[in-house]
Amino acid sequence: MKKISLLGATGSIGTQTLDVIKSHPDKFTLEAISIGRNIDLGLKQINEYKPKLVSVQFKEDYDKLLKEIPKNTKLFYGNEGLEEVAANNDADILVNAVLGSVGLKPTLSAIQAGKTIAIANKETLVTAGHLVTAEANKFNVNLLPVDSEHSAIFQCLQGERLQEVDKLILTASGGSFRHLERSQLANVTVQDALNHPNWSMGAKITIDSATMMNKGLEVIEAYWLFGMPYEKIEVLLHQESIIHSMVEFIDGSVIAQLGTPDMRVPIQYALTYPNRLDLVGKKRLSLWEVGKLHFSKPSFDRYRCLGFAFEAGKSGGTVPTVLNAANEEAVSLFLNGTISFLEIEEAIEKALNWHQKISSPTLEEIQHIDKEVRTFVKKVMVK
Ligand SMILES: NC(=O)C1=CN([C@@H]2O[C@H](COP(=O)(O)OP(=O)(O)OC[C@H]3O[C@@H](n4cnc5c(N)ncnc54)[C@H](OP(=O)(O)O)[C@@H]3O)[C@@H](O)[C@H]2O)C=CC1
Ligand SMILES: CC(=O)[C@@H](O)[C@H](O)COP(=O)(O)O
Ligand SMILES: [Mn+2]
Repeated sequence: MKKISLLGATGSIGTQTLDVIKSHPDKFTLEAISIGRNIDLGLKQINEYKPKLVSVQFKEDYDKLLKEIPKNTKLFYGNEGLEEVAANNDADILVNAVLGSVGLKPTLSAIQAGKTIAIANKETLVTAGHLVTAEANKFNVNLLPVDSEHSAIFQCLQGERLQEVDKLILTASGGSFRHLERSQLANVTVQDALNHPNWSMGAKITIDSATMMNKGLEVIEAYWLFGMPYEKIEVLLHQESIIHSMVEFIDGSVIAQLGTPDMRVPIQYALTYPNRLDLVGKKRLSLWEVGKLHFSKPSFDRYRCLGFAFEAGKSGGTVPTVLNAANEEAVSLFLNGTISFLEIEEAIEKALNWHQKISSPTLEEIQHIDKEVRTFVKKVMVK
């Protein structure tokens, strides 16, 4: 029986992780969960899965839930609560499906507690990949990818040697505005931006897909997960999201991982690795039904955020921290109607130009810069 703790249980990845756990009650048990502000769904999850430990984001929800949850459930809140869920319980594996760089500290604590990490929370790797990978090496802990592209690459690499890899090819759908020219992006709405062509996901990552910052973050995520130089990481537009990513080897052979777009596949693979299990209710891939697959090269002029991310990754140090924090803040301002779609990249560009890089930042420096950049973005973007 594998014991699981889950950060971000009420989100898109969180709820799909619970589906996987529920479909294999003989294989998985849920030790601990964190909930953000969706207390109604969180309470249902507590009653159904009966985790021993729960954390909520806010004190007022903690006070409310104290009266409603089973007596033997330990309840916490805030950032300390995230750490309790990540590290201070009997789980063997942490699924980190929380949103944003708030996932960094709990990830480090879970690694120090010797937990295997199934990582969906890409912002954590982008903001401080050097700290996370160094700690994982030190504590001999596995970092298992959940992000579909990285799970695909991880699957393609099984039994292979990293020195024989020529390049990693990350596929990208192009997001909700892929049919539009750059000149048509000025007045697009939040509602249109949230309409991803292939995947149903949380709001932030759906906007990131539309700006292609998602792929940019994934390039940096791939750099840290697979130790591949940026020159050997490519992005390929592939509108069907059937090929989840590919690896090209030095002999020219290319291995790809395919499947219908369903995040339960990479989630379950991380939970069962190195084995596989049936996936209950899985829609099988039928290539004759799909008929054609399309590919093209992304333009860095059309998708400026992708260029920012490659540059930030290559620059290293605190630059990816700035990229991530500015993006998190700008997307949040776009989602609440404060700035326009194109102002997301404007905010990121301003923050990158303003920042003075630190080469090997500590955790405290990263946390400080993350906060400072968010304040900067609000100051320069909110009129
Ligand atoms: N969705 C997807 O298919 C994929 C997602 N990912 C990555 O997985 C991560 C999660 O994405 P997704 O599930 O889409 O996001 P969602 O917005 O759907 O879910 C985020 C989860 O984190 C919680 N949360 C958000 N902010 C905080 C906070 N400050 N403190 C505590 N809890 C918080 C939310 O709580 P609540 O809702 O209760 O407020 C929710 O449980 C992201 O890093 C994303 O990039 C990667 C690949 C695919
Ligand atoms: C499901 C998943 O892993 C997302 O990151 C997805 O890849 C988003 O799609 P695009 O960023 O390719 O639009
Ligand atoms: Mn992805």
